[in-house]
Amino acid sequence: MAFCNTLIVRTFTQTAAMAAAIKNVTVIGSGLMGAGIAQVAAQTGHHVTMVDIDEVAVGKAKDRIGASIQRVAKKKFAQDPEAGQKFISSALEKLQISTDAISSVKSADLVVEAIVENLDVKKKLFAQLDEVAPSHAIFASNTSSLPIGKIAAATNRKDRFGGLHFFNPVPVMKLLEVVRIPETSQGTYEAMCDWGKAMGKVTVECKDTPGFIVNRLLVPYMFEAVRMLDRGWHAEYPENTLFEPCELLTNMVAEGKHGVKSGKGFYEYNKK
Ligand SMILES: CC(=O)CC(=O)SCCNC(=O)CCNC(=O)[C@H](O)C(C)(C)COP(=O)(O)OP(=O)(O)OC[C@H]1O[C@@H](n2cnc3c(N)ncnc32)[C@H](O)[C@@H]1OP(=O)(O)O
Ligand SMILES: NC(=O)C1=CN([C@@H]2O[C@H](COP(=O)(O)OP(=O)(O)OC[C@H]3O[C@@H](n4cnc5c(N)ncnc54)[C@H](O)[C@@H]3O)[C@@H](O)[C@H]2O)C=CC1
Repeated sequence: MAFCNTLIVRTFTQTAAMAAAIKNVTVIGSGLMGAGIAQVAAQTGHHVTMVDIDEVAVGKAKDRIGASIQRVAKKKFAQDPEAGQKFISSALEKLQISTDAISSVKSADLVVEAIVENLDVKKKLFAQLDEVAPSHAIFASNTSSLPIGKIAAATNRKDRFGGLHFFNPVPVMKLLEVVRIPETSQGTYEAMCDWGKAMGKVTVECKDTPGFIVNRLLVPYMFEAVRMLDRGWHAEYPENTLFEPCELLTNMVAEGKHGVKSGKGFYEYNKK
C-alpha cells in the first residue's frame, strides 16, 4: 500500500510538473491546422512560436489568426468589447512567427507538428528537432492518417512522443484526440491531456490505430455517401421506395426547419 501511495504521489508530482511546464509551445506548419492550433494556444495564455518553411504562408497565417481571434472575442466578450480588445492584444502578443524550426524549438516545452501529410517529411523534421529541443520537451504530431509510432521512431524520445489530433476549425471544434503509443509515458500522456484541457478542449484517449476514433467512423461514412451518389441513388432505382426522397423532410428543409441550428425542426429549440 505504501509502495502504491508512493507511486501515486510520484506519478502525480511528475505529471503536475510536466503539465505546469508547458508554457512555451512551438507549432510547426502554419496551414489550416497549424494556424488554428497556434491561435488557440496563444488565446489560452501560452507563448507560441508558429513556424513554416514558407515565409509568405506564415505571414498570411498570422493575418488569418487575427481575423479568427476577432470572431472569438466578439462572441466571448459580447457584453464587454474592451475586455475583448484586451483578449485579442494579449493573444497576439504571445504569438511569434518564424521560418527557422531549429532555433524555434530551443526553449519549447511542447512541439506540435502540423506540416504536410508525408511520413518521410515528418520523420526528417522530428529527427532534426530531436537533436536540439530540450530533453524535457514533448513532441506531438497532428497527423490524420499516419501511424504515430512510425513518426516517433525517428527520435530518441518515444516516451515523450504522442499524437494531438485536432479538428478543423480548431478554434471552434471542441474535441482533441490524444494518441499514445506503447512507449508514451504516463506522465507525457497526462501532460498532453492537461494541456488539451487548458486549451479548452475535451480530450479523448486513442490508441495508435488507423483513423484513431473519429476518422475511423467519419471516413467510411463519407465514402458511403459518395458511393451512393456514384450509384445514381434514387434515379437509378425509381421503383425502390427505400431510396425515395421523404416528402416531410423535403418540406421541412424548404421551410428552414434545420433542427437545433435554426431553432426549429422536429422540435422547437430555445437558443441560449
Ligand atoms: C480531417 C481530420 O483529420 C479531422 C477533421 O477535422 S474532420 C472535420 C471536423 N469538423 C467538422 O465536422 C466541422 C464541420 N463544419 C461545421 O460544423 C460548421 O461549418 C462550423 C461550425 C465550423 C461553422 O458553422 P457555419 O454555420 O458553417 O458558419 P458560421 O455561422 O460562420 O459559424 C458558426 C460559428 O462558428 C464560429 N467560427 C466558424 N469558423 C471560425 C473560425 N475559423 N474562427 C473562429 N470562429 C469561427 C463563428 O464565429 C460562429 O459563431 P456563432 O455561431 O456564435 O456566431
Ligand atoms: N485539414 C484538416 O482538416 C486536418 C488536417 N490534419 C493534419 O494536420 C496536418 C496539416 O494539415 P493542414 O493544416 O490541412 O495542411 P496545410 O497544407 O494547410 O498546411 C501545411 C503547412 O506546412 C508547411 N510545411 C510543409 N513542410 C514543412 C516543413 N518541413 N517545415 C515547416 N513547415 C512545413 C507548408 O508550407 C504549409 O503551410 C497534416 O498532417 C494533416 O493530416 C489533422 C486534422 C484535420
